Amino acid sequence: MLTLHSFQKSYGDRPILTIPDWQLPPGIHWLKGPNGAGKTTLFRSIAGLLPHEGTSQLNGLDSRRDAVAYRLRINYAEAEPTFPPLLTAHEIIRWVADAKQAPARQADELIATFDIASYMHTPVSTYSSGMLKKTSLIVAFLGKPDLILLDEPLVTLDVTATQTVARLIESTHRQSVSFLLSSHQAMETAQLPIDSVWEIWGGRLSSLSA
Ligand SMILES: Nc1ncnc2c1ncn2[C@@H]1O[C@H](COP(=O)(O)OP(=O)(O)OP(=O)(O)O)[C@@H](O)[C@H]1O
Repeated sequence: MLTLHSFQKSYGDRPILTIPDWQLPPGIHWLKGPNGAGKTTLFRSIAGLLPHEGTSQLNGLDSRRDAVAYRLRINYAEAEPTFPPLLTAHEIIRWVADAKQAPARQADELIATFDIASYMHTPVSTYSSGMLKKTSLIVAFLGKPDLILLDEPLVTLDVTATQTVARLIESTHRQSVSFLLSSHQAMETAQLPIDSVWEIWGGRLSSLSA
């Protein structure tokens, strides 16, 4: 479903990642790698937010040739989300729901799932890191994506919210949505069924699955 071909990413003249060919099948996948390995760089490249060499295709849609359709099918939550400080979570969620052509009531259901109603009308500049994280996770589930990229989704979340994310990933996956997650924490914490494990090391991507 996600296919990278002749992928290369450098910052200036410093090469970060080289991936000759990669096919990521449908499922829930875990991307590992030490600090600075290139996980965020890969996520941002796949999400269409960073220029790179080579191609990225999602179910036949090319990130450059079919840029709008591709971006409607791929969602991304950053490890350390930032938003315009004066906007409220409610404004951000409504805006993204509209841009992502989200089904009616989807935003309201996610707001209830993450229990953010009590503060969603105050500016995000007043939020704790966990409140920001919940807002970014809600945004990442909006629309009708085929693939959701979650960079460190469990960081700063309390035990209840960690379980909420895990159950939401499972139920969303049952609706044929795939996930690529990075986490320095063991995924066992969230008791998530993982289909494959990948590692970035020395600028290369390799499978750690059997
Ligand atoms: N905008 C940038 N300009 C130059 N170098 C960058 C930039 N962003 C990241 N890098 C470098 O690219 C490498 C990969 O960074 P990246 O953030 O992708 O790693 P990561 O695997 O997500 O790390 P972590 O686990 O610490 O979040 C690092 O050496 C980093 O210094």
